[in-house]
Amino acid sequence: MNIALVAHDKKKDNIVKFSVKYKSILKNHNLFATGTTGTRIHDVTGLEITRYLSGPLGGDQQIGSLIAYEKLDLVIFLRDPLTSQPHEPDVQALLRLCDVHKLPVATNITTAEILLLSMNKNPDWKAIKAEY
Ligand SMILES: O=C(CO)COP(=O)(O)O
Repeated sequence: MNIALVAHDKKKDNIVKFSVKYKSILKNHNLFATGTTGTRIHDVTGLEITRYLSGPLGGDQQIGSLIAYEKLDLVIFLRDPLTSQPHEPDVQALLRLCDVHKLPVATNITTAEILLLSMNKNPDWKAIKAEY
C-alpha cells in the first residue's frame, strides 16, 4: 500500500511511537509524509519515507495532490484538534479530498491502528471502495 503519514506538532510523538510499534508492517509499504513528520519518523525508525514540504509550507497540498491522483491507499493524519493551525484551509482541503476519493483516513491514533492492522491483514479492502 501507499501510506501517507502526517501529524501536527503536538501529535508528532504519537506518530513516532505508532511508527516504532508498527515498523514491521510499515516497512513493507511505500511511505509518504510531510516534511517534519517524515524526518521525525525516519530519524527514529530508519524507515524509508518520501518526504514532501512541511505542512504549513505546502506539504499538505502536496499530499493532497497524491490523493487527487489516487496514488494513496491510506492516510494517517494525526490532527491536533485543540490548537488552531495557520494552514487550516490546507488541512481541510486534504481531508475533503479523502472523502472525494473515498480514501481511508485516520485522524486519531485509535483509528490509525484499526485501519493499518485491518487493511494490512485484508488486501480485499479495495473491493469496498469499488462497490459504491
Ligand atoms: O502541518 C502539518 C499537517 O497539517 C504537518 O507538517 P509537518 O510534518 O511538516 O510538521
